Amino acid sequence: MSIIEAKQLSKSFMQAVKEPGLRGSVKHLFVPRHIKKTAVNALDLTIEAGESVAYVGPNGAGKSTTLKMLTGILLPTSGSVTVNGINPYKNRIENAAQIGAVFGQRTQLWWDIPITESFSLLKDIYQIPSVVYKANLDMFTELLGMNEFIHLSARKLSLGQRMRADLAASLLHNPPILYLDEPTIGLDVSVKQRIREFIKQINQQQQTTVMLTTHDLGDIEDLCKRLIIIDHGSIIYDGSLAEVKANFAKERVIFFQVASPMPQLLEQLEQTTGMKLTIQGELEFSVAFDRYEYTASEVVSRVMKFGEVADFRMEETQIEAVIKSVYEGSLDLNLRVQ
Ligand SMILES: Nc1ncnc2c1ncn2[C@@H]1O[C@H](COP(=O)(O)OP(=O)(O)OP(=O)(O)O)[C@@H](O)[C@H]1O
Repeated sequence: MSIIEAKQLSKSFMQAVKEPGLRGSVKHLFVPRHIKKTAVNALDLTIEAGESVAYVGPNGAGKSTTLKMLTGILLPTSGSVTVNGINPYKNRIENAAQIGAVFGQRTQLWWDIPITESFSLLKDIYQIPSVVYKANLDMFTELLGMNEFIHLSARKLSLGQRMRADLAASLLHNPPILYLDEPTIGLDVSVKQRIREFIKQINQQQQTTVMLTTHDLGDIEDLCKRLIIIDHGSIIYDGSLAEVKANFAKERVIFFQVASPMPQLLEQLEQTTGMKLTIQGELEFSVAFDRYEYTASEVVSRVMKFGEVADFRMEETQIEAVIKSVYEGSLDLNLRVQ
C-alpha cells in the first residue's frame, strides 16, 4: 500500500460574490450570493514511502487545499484519502503523530520561549522517548548549525534560523512523512543549501517521504525526482523533471559563429520565419526557434543560405522557463509530446 493515497479527492468552497463598493456590501448583507469554487477536482494521487515529490502549480491551483486535506485540516467534499493507512481528517491526532509539517510563514515554535524549551514541549506533546529525542536533537543541531541560536526565543531569530528550527521541530518525533510549503523562500544561498542538504539526508537516510511545494527550481532539482503539476484543481503532469523539459519546453536556441558578417540575415530570417535572432558579436549570433515548428537542421540550413557557418552549438532547453510558465499558469499543454 502506498503511504499517501488519494482517490477522486475533491474539495469545493462556497465563495461570496459581492459587487464592488459600499452599495455592493450592503446588498450582499441582505441578499448574499455565493458561487461554488472547486479547489481540488477528483484528484488521484499515490506516493510511495521514501519518495520525494515536488507539488507545483500556479497561484490558486489547489496546492494548499490538497496539503490541508492530507494533513487533516480540511474535510474533503468527496473522494477518499489515506495517509499511512489512516484517514487524516477522522484521525487527526493519530495523523499528527506520523507527519511533520513546515508551512511557510507560520511557525510551530512558541514565540517567547527559547527554542530548546519549544523542543522539549514538543517532546512531551508527541511523547518522544528520551533516547530518540536526544539523538535527533544532537543530529539536527549539528546538521542545521543550530548551536548559535538554539538558546534564543523564536521571536529573536532571523528567517533562516527560524526555518531551520522549524524543520528540526517538525522532525523530532521521527515522522515517516514530511510536508514542506516553500521551505527555502526568502533565504540566502548558503542557508538554502544547508536546508536542502538536510532534507535530502533525512529523505535518503531515514526514508522519510517528502512532499513539498516550491517556486524554487533549485529545490526541485536538488530534492525531488518526481514532479507533480496541478492546475485548476487537477493534476496535469506527473513525472520527472527531465521529462517536463522534454515535453513542455518550447523554445530552442542555436548559437552560430560565421566566417563573415551576414547583413541580410536579421531582417529576412525574422520576417520570414518568426525565429528570433540575437547578435552576440560581429561574427556571432543566436537563433531562438519554436521546436514544434522547426527542426534544428532546418534552422541551420536556413542560416547557411546567408553565408558560411564556421561553427554552431545548440543550447539545452531552459527548464527555468518551463517551471516559470507553470507558475504563471501559461504552460501550454498542447505542446506535450505524446
Ligand atoms: N477557505 C476557502 N474559502 C473559499 N475559497 C477558498 C478557500 N481556500 C481556498 N479557496 C480557493 O480555492 C482555490 C485553490 O486555493 P489554494 O489555496 O489551494 O491554491 P494554491 O495552489 O495553494 O495557491 P497559492 O500558490 O496562491 O497558495 C483558490 O481559488 C482559492 O481562492
